[in-house]
Amino acid sequence: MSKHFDAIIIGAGQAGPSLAGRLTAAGKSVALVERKLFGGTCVNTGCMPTKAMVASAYAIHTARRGAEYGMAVGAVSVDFARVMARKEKVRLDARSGVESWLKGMKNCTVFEAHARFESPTEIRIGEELISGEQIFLNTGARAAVPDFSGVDEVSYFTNSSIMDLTELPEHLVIIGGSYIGLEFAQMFRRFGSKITVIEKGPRLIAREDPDVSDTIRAILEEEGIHVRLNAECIRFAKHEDGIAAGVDCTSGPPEVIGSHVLLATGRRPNTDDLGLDKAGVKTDARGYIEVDDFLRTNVPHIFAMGECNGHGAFTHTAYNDFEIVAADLLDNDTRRVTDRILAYALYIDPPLGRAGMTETEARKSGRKLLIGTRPMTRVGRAVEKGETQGFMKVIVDADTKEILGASILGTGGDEAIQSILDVMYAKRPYTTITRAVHIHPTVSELIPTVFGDLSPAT
Ligand SMILES: Cc1cc2nc3c(=O)[nH]c(=O)nc-3n(C[C@H](O)[C@H](O)[C@H](O)COP(=O)(O)OP(=O)(O)OC[C@H]3O[C@@H](n4cnc5c(N)ncnc54)[C@H](O)[C@@H]3O)c2cc1C
Ligand SMILES: NC(=O)c1ccc[n+]([C@@H]2O[C@H](COP(=O)([O-])OP(=O)(O)OC[C@H]3O[C@@H](n4cnc5c(N)ncnc54)[C@H](O)[C@@H]3O)[C@@H](O)[C@H]2O)c1
Repeated sequence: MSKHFDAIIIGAGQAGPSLAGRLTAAGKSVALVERKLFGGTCVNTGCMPTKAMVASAYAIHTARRGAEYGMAVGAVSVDFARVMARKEKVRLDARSGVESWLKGMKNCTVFEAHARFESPTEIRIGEELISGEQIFLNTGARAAVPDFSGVDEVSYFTNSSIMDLTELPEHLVIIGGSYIGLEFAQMFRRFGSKITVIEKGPRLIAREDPDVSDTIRAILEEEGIHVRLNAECIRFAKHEDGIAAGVDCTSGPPEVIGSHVLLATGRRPNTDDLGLDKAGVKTDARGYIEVDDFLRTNVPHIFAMGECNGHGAFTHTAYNDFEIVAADLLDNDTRRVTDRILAYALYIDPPLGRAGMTETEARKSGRKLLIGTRPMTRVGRAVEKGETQGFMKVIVDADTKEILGASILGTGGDEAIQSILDVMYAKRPYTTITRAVHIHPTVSELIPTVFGDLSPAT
């Protein structure tokens, strides 16, 4: 006989643990199943360790620029082992925090094994079978490994395995010029590696507007990062000096010889080994679980939260999925996925903060637009800090005064963007911001100015 629970949660990522907390507090019996590391991607191989490493890279970079600020530090050397040890402490503390929280949670039974559907209500965990009234999937995603020719003949890193690196790569070749590729590129360059980013598209981080992409490329190239675009037919072979990556680009040498390779070419959902067919849960062509606005799958008692549902690949979107499910099931409060405004940051230095539409998307929408831009060289706070790379751009609907989107590529851009986002959530016109008095000296104080200086899009 299977042990029965009110709820089964599969995956201890960004949504599952918080939902376990709410369900148990509401008096429900909960089984939570995690097959690997408590805290999932963000805590163990994603946001937290990478942002800890980005912080080390920033400190090293600033120390190298020390003389500009009046610091006499001499030559800066990098202790890579300490960089990795610092990162390790950050992720281990966070992982053990989630683990002890769950294991100490009243009414929550934690299983540490792979979970797989046996039927729409039953989950197999090794030898054991458990059943649940409701089942919540929070199984996340993993690095996609494209079937590049020769990829199995060389050793390569993904965002997970690179966390265990013990020696600084002499020349790290990064395949993929988007979030993961660019964050690792800049941090390892600052640690002292030679870096080549190989991207198959015609520009870096192609979801962004061309002016954002081009400025990011210039920032990275200024630090000595080599960028190869339009790379078709990427292939790998062993080489006496490491690994040869065949590039077949339209220009530049046809091969890049590196000591190590990092694959950063996107993610695939952890749904192929869940036995979803036995539960009758539908996925799309890419394996993402199909859900409605309330995160219910086509099987009414089964829900999917976080990256496995394809409606966001960020920690805040996974956590918001938990909030939506908890509000709808426990608080009699209607929250929907479509209430969410797209927002994220890219943690290169300076960071890119993003909210809503890009200019390209806004133009495609056919609306009449007003656009405001301001270089960070004209932001006092950036000048004072000596960090003037980048620019701000805001996009407004000329007829309704609604803010459609914003990009802040510049120092503090990841924080400053949030004030724009809040006005977008409040559904207030951009004039709410032009009438606000912001604190001096901050990056945010120029946001009213940039909205006060809009021009019609040509
Ligand atoms: C290098 C990197 C940097 C990132 N940086 C950021 C950032 O700065 N900001 C940001 O917002 N996002 C960032 N992200 C994205 C963010 O980490 C993810 O979007 C987020 O962690 C997804 O959370 P989740 O809850 O959907 O899944 P996950 O956190 O991946 O959790 C899923 C869990 O389910 C478990 N699991 C899977 N299948 C089973 C099964 N069958 N049985 C039992 N357990 C199972 C897994 O072991 C895992 O623990 C980054 C990602 C990467 C890779
Ligand atoms: N700061 C953040 O919030 C942050 C940081 C890192 C990762 N993430 C999340 O992780 C997810 C995955 O990031 P990612 O950068 O791996 O994926 P991505 O999907 O954003 O980008 C993959 C890149 O690889 C390129 N690519 C794909 N196939 C290729 C091939 N065969 N050869 C060469 N280039 C190829 C694509 O053109 C694209 O530029 C993101 O969607 C993001 O949500 C977020």
